[in-house]
Amino acid sequence: MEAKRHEDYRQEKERLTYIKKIIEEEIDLLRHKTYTHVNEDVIPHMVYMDNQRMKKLNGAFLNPYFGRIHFKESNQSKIADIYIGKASLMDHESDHDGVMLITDWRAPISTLYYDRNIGPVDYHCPAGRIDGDLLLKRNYKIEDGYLEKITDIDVTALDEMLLEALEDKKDTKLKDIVSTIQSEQNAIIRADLAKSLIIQGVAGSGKTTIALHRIAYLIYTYQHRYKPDEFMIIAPNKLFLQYIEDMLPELGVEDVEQTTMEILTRDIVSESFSIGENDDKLKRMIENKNHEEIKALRALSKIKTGMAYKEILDVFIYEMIHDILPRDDFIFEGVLFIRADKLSAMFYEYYKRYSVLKSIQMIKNVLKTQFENHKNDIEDNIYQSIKDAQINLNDTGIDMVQDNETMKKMHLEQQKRFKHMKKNFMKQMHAYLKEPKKSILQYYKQFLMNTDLIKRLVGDEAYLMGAFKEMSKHIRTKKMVEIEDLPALMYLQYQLKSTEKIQVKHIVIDEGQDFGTFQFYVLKAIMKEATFTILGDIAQGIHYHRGTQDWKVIQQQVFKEECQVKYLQKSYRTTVEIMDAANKVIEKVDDDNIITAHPVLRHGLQVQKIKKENDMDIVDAIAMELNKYKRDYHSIAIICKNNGQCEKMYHHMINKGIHVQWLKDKEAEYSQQIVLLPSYLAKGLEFDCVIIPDGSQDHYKMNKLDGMLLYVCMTRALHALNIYYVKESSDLLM
Ligand SMILES: Nc1ncnc2c1ncn2[C@@H]1O[C@H](COP(=O)(O)OP(=O)(O)OP(=O)(O)O)[C@@H](O)[C@H]1O
Repeated sequence: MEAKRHEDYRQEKERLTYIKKIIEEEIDLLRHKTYTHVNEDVIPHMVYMDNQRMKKLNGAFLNPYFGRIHFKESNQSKIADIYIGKASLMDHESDHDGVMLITDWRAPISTLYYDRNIGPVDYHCPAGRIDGDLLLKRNYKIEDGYLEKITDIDVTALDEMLLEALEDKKDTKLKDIVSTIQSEQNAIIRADLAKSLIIQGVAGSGKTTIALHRIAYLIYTYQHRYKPDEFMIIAPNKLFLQYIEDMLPELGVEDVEQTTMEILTRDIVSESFSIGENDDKLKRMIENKNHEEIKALRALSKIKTGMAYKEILDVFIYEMIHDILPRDDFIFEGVLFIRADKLSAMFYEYYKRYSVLKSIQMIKNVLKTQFENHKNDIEDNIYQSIKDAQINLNDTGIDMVQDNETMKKMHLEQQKRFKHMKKNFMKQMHAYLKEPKKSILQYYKQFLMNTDLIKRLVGDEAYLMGAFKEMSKHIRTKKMVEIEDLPALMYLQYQLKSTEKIQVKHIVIDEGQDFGTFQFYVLKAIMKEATFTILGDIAQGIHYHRGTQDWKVIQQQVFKEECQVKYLQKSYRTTVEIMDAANKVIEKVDDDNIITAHPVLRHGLQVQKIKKENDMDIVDAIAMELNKYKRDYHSIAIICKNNGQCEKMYHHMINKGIHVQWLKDKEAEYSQQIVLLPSYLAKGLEFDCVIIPDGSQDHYKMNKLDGMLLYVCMTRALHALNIYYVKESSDLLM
């Protein structure tokens, strides 16, 4: 309700004034802080921390808290009065020193605000389970430092607040949702770090938002154990990173590694190579009418991202080790250091968890230690061999050692060999046990050219054999791989060389349905210590040729069941009208793993399906519409199925004098109110209003890929969706 009408308005207003005063004082203190009397080395860090705090306080001054709870712990008489905000605040006024004025939304007790109703409750904190009664749950709307609304929450009020938040979106970028996190989202954000999680969430269920809030929560909760840079977010592309970039600092998170699969592979395999365009295959599949070629592309991608590929790479690595391992024993100056069979056992048994390079280095270290221990034996043998040689030289058979001249010669020879003993040992050892010296790209090329292995993988499919050959040519001539090759490159790096520099504790992967089994496997192998939160939606799996179509496969083959799959079925983005229309489309895609969305009860305009005589009429109609929509909406997207359609549309728009930004690839930065983009680039993004200019039967056919693409386009809209078609609309829209 309007704040002024609430019975506690006066106290609440006074409280807000007091809090703002405390914040102002802290800002003032920081502004005038001097760094005398502190060690010079720590000054940069202190300045950095103080600047961070200052940023937080400036934000908090305008909107210091959003919630309040009263909690009475069992067996305690005192009622805890807790205000919850984005940043915590302590009272340093003399008589309240140390009292918490605002509690961070990530603190254990704050879960009561998100997750529990008035009455008996419990929550968990480091000290264990705490029982008690929740006596009050209140929400505030504070804007620019003024108290506008106070709402005492029961279940209905919660829905109202959520609806208000959803209707009130005013930005093209994703925003934090700390004041309206829903119970099922809260459970994921606060899930135990020690276990990996897969979240199957429908379009608009808040996966990306949750991913970022989870990172913020983990950093806060484990701040004494892990540094922020031990957490990592893997996003699908740079456009997406740009889309989320404002939210992490807003949530008080800095220094978290935000990366894409391409960047990460380059970090791990630090060699120079180029990677084909991320969407290249998908584009060809969308645009190409040649079914045979599409079949081949799909099959190739499937192979390279599946576990069979890993297994065949294992054979390649095994054969390589077999070639590296010497057949002979290692003997130096007559001393046996290691027998060939023992060496191979060491390699395959003791050191099997290490890379080939690391194993060789460890075995060499063992040999070096042995060298030190056997020095006397080696010297004796050297002496004896010189002596024997001298005797052999003298065919009289008489011991010539007593001869002075001979003695001198022998002594010199002995000194020389003693002096170079270590050097010679090392030389012989390195020649005996050779390290993998080629680049990872060269090994990969070698693998691709191994027709025996590739044949084992693809059988008698000549077109696939040809495709593998073609790939090895690309690597040879252009040093170029495809996005589907990245797991293999990482795996070779991991198995042959080393990946030790990556020390991550938790990885959050968004749009996880675009990752194949092998990709997850290799990430898990490399980031041994890390657990995962994987968020995705099978219904949006437009890259299913290389992605995941069933989470159970990932659960079983990668995580060996040590990972739970959780489901989010409520969609917060779109109106009921839009979601119902989108659900009808996705229901036509024949896939048992697809889960349809339940829209949160927010109604809006009906979806417009508009027939026109020809493309030019469509452009005219859109031009008219845009004039109106520009006033009503902050972000408008015209989403065509492919780039070819976008190009046509773009030229028509320009001719009509309409200013529109055409997003062609994932490196693009989008900054304008009206954007034009192809369907596959729209995934993950959202817009107030979406216009689909090519909803005709000619463009979207009744097949899985087209169904998913259309579903993705439709579910990008928050408030309005218009679909145009010529002659007949797509059967998917019937
Ligand atoms: N609890 C919430 N309170 C307010 N807004 C929310 C809440 N949860 C989600 N939203 C809003 O719903 C929209 C969709 O969220 P988000 O983009 O994170 O969903 P998603 O599951 O990643 O979607 P998609 O898979 O379709 O890309 C965003 O505008 C987000 O702010």
